[in-house]
Amino acid sequence: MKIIHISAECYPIAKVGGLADVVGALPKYQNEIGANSSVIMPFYNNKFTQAHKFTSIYQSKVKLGNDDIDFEILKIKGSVLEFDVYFVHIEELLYSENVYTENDINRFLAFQIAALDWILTLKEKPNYIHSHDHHTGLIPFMAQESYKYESLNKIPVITTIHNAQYQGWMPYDNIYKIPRFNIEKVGLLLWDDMINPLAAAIKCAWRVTTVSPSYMEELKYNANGLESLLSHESSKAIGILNGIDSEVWNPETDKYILKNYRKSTVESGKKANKKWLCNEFNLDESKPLFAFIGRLVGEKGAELLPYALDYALSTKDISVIVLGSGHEQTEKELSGLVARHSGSYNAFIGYDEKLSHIIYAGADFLLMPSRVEPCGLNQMYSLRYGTVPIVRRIGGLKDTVIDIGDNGFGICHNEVSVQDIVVAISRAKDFYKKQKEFKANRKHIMSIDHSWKVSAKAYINLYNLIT
Ligand SMILES: Nc1ncnc2c1ncn2[C@@H]1O[C@H](COP(=O)(O)OP(=O)(O)O[C@H]2O[C@H](CO)[C@@H](O)[C@H](O)[C@H]2O)[C@@H](O)[C@H]1O
Repeated sequence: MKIIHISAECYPIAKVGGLADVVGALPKYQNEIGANSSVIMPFYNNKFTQAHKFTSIYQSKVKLGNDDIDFEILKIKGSVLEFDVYFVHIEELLYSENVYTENDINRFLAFQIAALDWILTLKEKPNYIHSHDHHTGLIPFMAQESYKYESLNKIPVITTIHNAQYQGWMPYDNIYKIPRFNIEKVGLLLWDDMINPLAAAIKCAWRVTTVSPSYMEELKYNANGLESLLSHESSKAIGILNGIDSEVWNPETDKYILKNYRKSTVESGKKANKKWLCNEFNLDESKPLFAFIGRLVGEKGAELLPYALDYALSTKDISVIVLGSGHEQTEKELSGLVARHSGSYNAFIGYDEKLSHIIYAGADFLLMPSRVEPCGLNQMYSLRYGTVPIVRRIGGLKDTVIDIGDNGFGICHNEVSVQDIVVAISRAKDFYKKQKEFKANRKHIMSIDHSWKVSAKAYINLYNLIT
């Protein structure tokens, strides 16, 4: 079974968020169970591409409206990853330091057209094409409707929604850039008078998946304008919970953390990582350490953190570390708290993969007060590292964390509010005081299996059922 994933991000090549983690792991685990799964993504100018060598395997021109733009398909020299990655190299559009820029309409249009142009030339065509999020949302439409891709229109295209908040809206006048199709089908591209790639993907893909079962249900009521579409297409839609790459996220072998540990050595392992964090960020290691890692945006409930943390820190019995970047105002407010709570609070505003691993390893609790959470990977990483997740009951968080009050192992709250976050922190402090129970829980959560094994199989079963 040959599968090609098409995505804007893929770990460890280019990562902005959880999309990269999934596209960097799912193909690997699909291959472990006998598939031939690969990824095609843009060639960015970043640390990974600078550190590796590439060979050009195909050259042509991509037609974007009236322009013919040179592109190449590159492959990494040598076997660096456990699955094949093909890169679309378009120097003038895609080769930027950032994954996302101001010019994303043209960038991702050209990327998608070049990817399909190349797939068209393959002797051995894929059995399935799997597109991810709105950046590749026009793939299902083009593969099915554009005249030049007619020979691909029997290949099932599956699309996965990692986040329906962002839909890739484009003004209608971009329509001429999409390879020619029967204009009577134009409605498939539109939603509220705009070209809407995510809506087009939901309409045209053979199957639609979301990254957790609860999120699939929630989208019918809250999908940034696409609620009725998702309800209408629900017969071809299914939620499959993400897994985690248990090789990358393994406290026993993790190269980023200060001291490796397993279940039997969790206490000393976490202590060493906490000590380093507390020294580095001027925090008190004798207090329970709460952490937040993520994009500082409304979906993550991030704008409430400065207020909730300010309040929670006033009792002077916790330490807190925040790692994230996003909305400027929230960044400022989170940085501003450092002076008020010096010695018990710190924030690293920015993106730092290594630091994120050390925080999962060193923290006692991880906060996720998300407003929307399609799956959430952080809570699964924190479980693996023996860190208790504190989550709002929503989306994938609801599917993966059970409250200690319900014979579970985490702390859950219902609302995205300062009050709920503060109460949850207070419950966590009480739990931390019961050290015997708390330590037993640490060991328990480390053994919860969220590896990709089950989910990779679920995707293969889904492909097999497409007729
Ligand atoms: N400043 C920072 N420094 C270092 N690392 C950072 C960081 N900010 C975030 N990260 C890392 O980025 C990833 C975030 O993944 P999530 O799944 O929580 O969120 P995201 O909203 O990006 O993904 C979307 O897609 C994924 C995948 O389907 C869904 O799980 C999720 O619900 C959906 O919103 C984690 O690996 C986290 O450690």
